Amino acid sequence: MTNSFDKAKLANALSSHTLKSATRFQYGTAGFRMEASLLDPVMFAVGLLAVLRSKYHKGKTIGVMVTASHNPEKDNGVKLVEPLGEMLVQSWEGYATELANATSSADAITSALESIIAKEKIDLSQPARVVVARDTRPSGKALVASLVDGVQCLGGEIKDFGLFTTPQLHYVVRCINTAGTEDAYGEPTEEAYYEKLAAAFKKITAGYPRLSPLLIDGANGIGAPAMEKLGKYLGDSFAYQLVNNDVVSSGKLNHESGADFVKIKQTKPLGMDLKYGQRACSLDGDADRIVFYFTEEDGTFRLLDGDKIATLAADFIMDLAKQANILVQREDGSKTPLHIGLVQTAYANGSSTAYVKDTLQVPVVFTPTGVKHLHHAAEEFDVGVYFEANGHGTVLFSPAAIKAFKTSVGATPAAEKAIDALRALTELINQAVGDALSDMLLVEATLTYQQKSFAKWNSDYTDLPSRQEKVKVANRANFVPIKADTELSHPIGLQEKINEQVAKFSKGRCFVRPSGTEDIVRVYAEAATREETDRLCYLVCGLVFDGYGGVGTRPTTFLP
Ligand SMILES: CC(=O)N[C@H]1[C@@H](OP(=O)(O)O)O[C@H](CO)[C@@H](O)[C@@H]1O
Ligand SMILES: [Mg+2]
Repeated sequence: MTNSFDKAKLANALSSHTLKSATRFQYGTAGFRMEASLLDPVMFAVGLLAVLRSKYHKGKTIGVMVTASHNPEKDNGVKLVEPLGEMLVQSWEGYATELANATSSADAITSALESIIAKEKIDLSQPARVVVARDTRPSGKALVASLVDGVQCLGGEIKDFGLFTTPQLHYVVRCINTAGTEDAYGEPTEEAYYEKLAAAFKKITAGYPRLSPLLIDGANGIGAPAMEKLGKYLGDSFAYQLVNNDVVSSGKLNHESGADFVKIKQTKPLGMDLKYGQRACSLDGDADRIVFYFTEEDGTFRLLDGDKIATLAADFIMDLAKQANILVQREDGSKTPLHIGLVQTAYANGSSTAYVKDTLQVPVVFTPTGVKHLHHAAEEFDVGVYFEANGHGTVLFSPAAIKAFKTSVGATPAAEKAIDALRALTELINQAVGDALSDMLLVEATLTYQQKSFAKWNSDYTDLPSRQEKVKVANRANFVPIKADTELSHPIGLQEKINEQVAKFSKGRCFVRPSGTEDIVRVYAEAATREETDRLCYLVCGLVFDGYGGVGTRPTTFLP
């Protein structure tokens, strides 16, 4: 066991990355995220932490993704990925914050490192392996270089995969760490990723007529070139037309395009000519989110968001499991039907929750916002379907469920076909993390298998009108969410005022929570009609702004 490191080497390496401003860093919902020009010391600190995390896992490979997802192009960010492709454990988020803020001096960083090494009893004689990738942001390359300095000064090995989607980085991390085991996830290469998805998609859709071409909005980000490559592997099995694929021209990334824009504005992206009868989807800047949409004949925009993707997937998998009569081996020796569950957040549309519970008769679990929370809750089921309303999510299969699919023998040709489809779904769906390309193929495979149109899919249930707004406040830390983000415990008194407003509206629901990724609080509202929804939302925005620290000019939309 070694617990000492070369302090002179650390001090020397830090001297090129010293924090010079008064910025305070915080590892939040999606890692560190801010204006790219501030990130250099953070990247160096993350390099150090990745080495410690790898040594802690006895040399398992840790992933680092450099991206700011749907944020504007000038921003960037970084997040750490655990050996099986999950997000960094919460107990280490504090260490990330401490290290990043200790980059102001050699003494501070040395003592921060020593304290983590002691607390976590890290044996520095263990090897350390780190892999890194980045999205298309122009700032990414230099930030990776700062990370490399951090990794190397503590003697870690680093492999740079260059340009990747976030889910591709999670995929290779899981592949590397499961290689040679019975859970081997695949070859850790970009090509193998495309091959795996394309082969599974072809298996499920073989013999069915192809759907009409899908319009894909690449948000002018990494999803666009990745889609072009995936398209080559899919060949004739999938027809699509890519728009917003200009990753070179600066300033266009996510600009009035991408999944976040489409979800929040409930309109088609810039750069897409969406005609009646066409089907479309939008990826976000790092291709881990997707939403689908179409227009009615009268031009009405219809969004098929994460809630709709979750219900489509859960319904499909339940149907297949029923046809295949899948029974799962339990620890007590019994065999029982597949246990499917759905995980949502407070942002899920109320109609979707009612549909899942009442029509699909599937249990729903609610967690706070942020996929790491949903992911853990989904692991409790044989098949855990989790999606945030914004289109970020996936489906998890338990080892027992995968085993049941592998060993089941169909009693009829129809049952055999359903089993084959279930097996292929476990290959098609990214088990590590929500993945826009994998989710896109999941939706398209389901719709092809069921020969279902977007309109038919949309008619499963009717969304309640909803509105999401942001309020700029002096200190968002004053807002403390409880009950899976549906209520606030602080500031004292605000929740009662929100409740008073909600009670005035038919089917009213409204909650306020601080964002983990932006310096604002979010207000979400639902009610029976569009007018009532907007009124409820803007009344609560006004309440927050006027009584609880609103800053800047009061937006004219806020009520009363
Ligand atoms: C309402 C909303 O969409 N919130 C998003 C957003 O988090 P906030 O904490 O709300 O800023 O970014 C997260 C990371 O991408 C994502 O997981 C989450 O769903
Ligand atoms: Mg994203």
